[in-house]
Amino acid sequence: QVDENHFDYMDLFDLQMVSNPEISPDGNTIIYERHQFDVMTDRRLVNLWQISFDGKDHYPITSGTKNYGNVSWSPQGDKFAFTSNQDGSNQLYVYWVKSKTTAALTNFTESPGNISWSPDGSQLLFSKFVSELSKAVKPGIPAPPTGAQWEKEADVIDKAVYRRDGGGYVQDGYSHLFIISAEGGTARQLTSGSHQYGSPSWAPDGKHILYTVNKSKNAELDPNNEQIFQQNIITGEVEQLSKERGPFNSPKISPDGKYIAYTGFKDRFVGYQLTQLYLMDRDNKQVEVLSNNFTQDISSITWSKDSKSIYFRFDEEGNSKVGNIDLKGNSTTVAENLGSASIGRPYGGGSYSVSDKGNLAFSHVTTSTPSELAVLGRKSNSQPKLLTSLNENLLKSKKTGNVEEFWVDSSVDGFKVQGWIITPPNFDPSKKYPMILEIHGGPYTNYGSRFSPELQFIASRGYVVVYTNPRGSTSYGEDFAAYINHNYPSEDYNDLMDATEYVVDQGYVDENNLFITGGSGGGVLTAWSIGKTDRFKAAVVAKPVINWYSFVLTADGSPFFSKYWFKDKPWESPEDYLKYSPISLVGNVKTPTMLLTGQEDYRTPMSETEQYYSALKLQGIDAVMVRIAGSGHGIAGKPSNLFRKVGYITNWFNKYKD
Ligand SMILES: CSCC[C@H](NC=O)C(=O)N[C@@H](CC(C)C)C(=O)N[C@@H](Cc1ccccc1)C(=O)O
Repeated sequence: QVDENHFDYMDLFDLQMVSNPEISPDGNTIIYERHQFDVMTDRRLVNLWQISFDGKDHYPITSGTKNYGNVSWSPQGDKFAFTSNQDGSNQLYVYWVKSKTTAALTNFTESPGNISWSPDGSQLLFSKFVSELSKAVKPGIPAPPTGAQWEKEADVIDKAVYRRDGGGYVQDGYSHLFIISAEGGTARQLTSGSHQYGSPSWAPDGKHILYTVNKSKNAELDPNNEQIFQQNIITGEVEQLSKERGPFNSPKISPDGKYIAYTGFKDRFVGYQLTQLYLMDRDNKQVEVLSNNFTQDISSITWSKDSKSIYFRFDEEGNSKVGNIDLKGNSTTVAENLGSASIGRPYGGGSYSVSDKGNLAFSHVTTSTPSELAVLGRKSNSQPKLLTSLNENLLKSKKTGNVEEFWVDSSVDGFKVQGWIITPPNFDPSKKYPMILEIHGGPYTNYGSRFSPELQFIASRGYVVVYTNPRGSTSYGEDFAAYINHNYPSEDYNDLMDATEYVVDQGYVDENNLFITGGSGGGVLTAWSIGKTDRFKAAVVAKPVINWYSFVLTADGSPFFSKYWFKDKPWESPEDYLKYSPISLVGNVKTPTMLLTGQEDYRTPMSETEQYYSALKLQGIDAVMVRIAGSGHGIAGKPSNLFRKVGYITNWFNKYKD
């Protein structure tokens, strides 16, 4: 069915993608992660490669079927730390540049992460899970006779968040901070108590560290209240630096030691607020919002070596970028088209790293190329240069669908809605094609000008694929995203229909063969749409929320969703929960509908899918439920499950296509 020259499933195993480049302090060398997928084990493999800034010297640091990541250069650039499972479980390693040798620093039972070098390069600060004895009640039943085969002990749960999507059932314990010498030895635990510590970083004096922790009495029921703390690692003295209600994150001290930059917002307890950049004067503890004139969310902050500006990551109109802001709040865009090593849908992502002199390395995508390594010199007129072309041969031999951007005026108000159309390989505009509207989740995130194997596989099957950023999406400023706070779904539905109308008007879409799908928040909007219109011939509702009342009581983020996405608890305002639930519209549905969800999805649990499936069946609607084995919320995590997702969706639509 798919032309052999078109990009298809098995080509995924030939793709190689760049991620998390880390540039050395002198700017001469970049270590980057190279991601690919192993056809035999159905999983992602990650190795480390080294390349010079001029692209001339390029060689592997590691190879094989183990995973490597979290690269962090020492400030002197003579060594770098990384984590790997090369010897079994995930441990912390150091690679010495001069001798080209590696040593494992740790032999823990739990994985270390969040690595940060001391300013003199002698110690590493990191986080690690520390288990705690369960306080849950035990029943005290008799011991089984020797040799008897009794059932195993019951699981007893006493936490509000007792399972996490992708992580399984939560163990008793907390993430704590440790230091260890770069030459190995015993690690020293710096933090204690029943709190989750994160975002560790060093002060230039080497005596203080910064971190975030939510020290609310019952942090589980009070999510989003991370505050910035400073700790003297010699005396143990701790000081809380941020004072207002958080969340505040990623504190970084300027190299001259005068300021602390961090991200966050003063919480208004709604689904979306703009994440801003804060600047604290370390002497008088005065705080200002540095990004007051900046309209997008700020993340991944890095001080420039001269302490005069801060680099950051942001998304703008579906494009992930690097910005730079000076201490007066003047910002510029430094690099564009950052992208991740995802094989799923075109969500944002990507990372950058900046050297002491201001040379930049970043992971770069376009709508037609997976993530490659790009660099940018420090001079203001420098142009980005691609250092890798890992997929050139593959993409020369396999045709992908062309991706075109469009904008449409909202039929509701003054908003403009951005979207993209993928036309199948060998597209002929004089013909008529079936069309699939593919809707993103989040809902506070964005699709964009990014290569998406998942959507390309669908286009290779002869469909025009349309994806958009309806209101609620990020990267268009706070008003656009916050429109759906306590109001989701609502006019985002109209935005989706406006985009559909726009594409139909282009003339190459068969109006009798329109299909609709989306996952998670996109599943919400798909189920919502078929409750409002019969214009789609068939639908696939993937991993949806169908009933907000049951969702907020079964999802892994129960305290968060019930507090931030609704004004009251479900039993306080059941009518509010029902009003925004697709189940409230199921009585209108006539569209044949497939449901498709991971068996171990703890974000949008299978019970949501089951409710909708039964409601459709009870009405005699053609419905089918696909339960993906070995999958949580991220179905595209394993290549075979991504293929299944695309295969089930397109086969369902093929069944109803004229
Ligand atoms: C602070 S938690 C916010 C919810 C989270 N947002 C991330 O984008 C999320 O999981 N959203 C779900 C819907 C919600 C449970 C009703 C969602 O739509 N997920 C999307 C986006 C996503 C992409 C990658 C990883 C996580 C989420 C999806 O699965 O496509």
